[in-house]
Amino acid sequence: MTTELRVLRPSEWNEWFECLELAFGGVADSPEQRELEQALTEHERSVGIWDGTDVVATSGAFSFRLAVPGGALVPAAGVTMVSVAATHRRRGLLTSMMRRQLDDVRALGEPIAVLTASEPAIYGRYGYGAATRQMSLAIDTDRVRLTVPEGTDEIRLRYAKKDEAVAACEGVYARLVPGRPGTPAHGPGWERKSLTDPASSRQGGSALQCVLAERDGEVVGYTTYHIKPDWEMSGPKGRIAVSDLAALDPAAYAALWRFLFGIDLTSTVEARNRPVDDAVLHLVSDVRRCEVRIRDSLHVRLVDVGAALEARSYRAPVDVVFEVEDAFCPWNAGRWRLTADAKGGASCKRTDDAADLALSVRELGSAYLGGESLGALALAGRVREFRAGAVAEVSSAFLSDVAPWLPQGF
Ligand SMILES: CC(=O)SCCNC(=O)CCNC(=O)[C@H](O)C(C)(C)COP(=O)(O)OP(=O)(O)OC[C@H]1O[C@@H](n2cnc3c(N)ncnc32)[C@H](O)[C@@H]1OP(=O)(O)O
Repeated sequence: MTTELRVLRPSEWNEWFECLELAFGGVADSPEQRELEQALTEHERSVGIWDGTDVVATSGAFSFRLAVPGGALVPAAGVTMVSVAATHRRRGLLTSMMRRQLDDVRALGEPIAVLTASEPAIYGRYGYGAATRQMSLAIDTDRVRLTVPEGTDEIRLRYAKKDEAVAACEGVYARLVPGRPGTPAHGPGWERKSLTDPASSRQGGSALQCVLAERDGEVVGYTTYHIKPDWEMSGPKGRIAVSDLAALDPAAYAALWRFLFGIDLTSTVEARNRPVDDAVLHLVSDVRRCEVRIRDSLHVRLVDVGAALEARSYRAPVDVVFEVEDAFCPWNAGRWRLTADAKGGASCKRTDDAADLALSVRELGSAYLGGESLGALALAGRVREFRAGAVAEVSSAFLSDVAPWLPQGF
């Protein structure tokens, strides 16, 4: 098989995107979604593999700035649109695209690459580690009650139409980004993504509805959701599928959940992607009736170990030498000394000193955003300790007070 891997030309986008759609089952996106995907595609960062005139593989990257512990926004390649045609699978095409892409990311100087995996078993071999989790909830609102904080009654709620909602939600989102590791700042066009609402993906539900929370005329929160009406002999059993909910303070936050709990003719509020430390868990009367489930979400790859570890801050002083294994990006392999003070300054440089810990770049990726504990990875045998106490020191320094979270897939 002779194939050619090269950068996508803008005129080839349709056939390139069709290869991707086919690999995901062949159900076409709506014209509205397609138009947005095309507008967001960074052609110079997108590659394809051609077999003769046929596109048989795709891969792309977005130029993100991702929040990390401490609040800095770090340049990150948002790896996306990865596919290999079923006719060409398991011949190394994905590996050749990952090789090209990580070399390109390095040349661009982005310290990290991130992705969400269709299946979590795929990307570890390329050095990605699962770094954030997402929680899904299905809350029985006939049985579960909310206890809301003082000030909740002062929040005014109102419906917003799409154009107003885009700007209002974006204003809240932008203010929340630095405080939640794992959240990408929105570049131009991204504010539209969460409010794109093709009829084909509603699965019997309503159009997307948006409710804003206001205090003294200022927008301090929002929620977007679909309603799926349902009727049984015993009465209404509608479900609310929450797409997004965010607020700048506890009262606005509680007011939005209370609103969702109270919508007539519904008895379940479902949310598929919430942070694992979502405050709603502390508002509900009965967490067992919330059907909490957790899965992996954002996977992180340190492309430049030194620059990446210097770009975030640490919760406690640390001085440790890592022996890093990295077979796919060997420029990272070897010993690194990370020193950080609790005020945020960090340095990560090459060293010949003896290692305190050994781990692969994958474990560093998992721990990078402060959600996965290096201590837990050590208990799994994935971090080895050569100096007593080194795991405990580094594990607590890496952790984040706020669980890292990716609010929206890409
Ligand atoms: C960031 C994103 O966009 S995630 C979306 C990924 N895309 C999809 O899931 C769409 C459907 N699937 C596909 O398009 C393809 O099967 C892909 C992209 C997952 C894999 O492409 P391929 O060209 O077959 O992978 P390739 O041949 O390079 O495989 C490399 C290695 O990964 C392994 N691998 C590939 N796919 C999977 C998988 N789904 N689960 C576990 N291992 C896998 C292969 O077995 C191989 O292992 P080895 O190195 O030990 O031999």
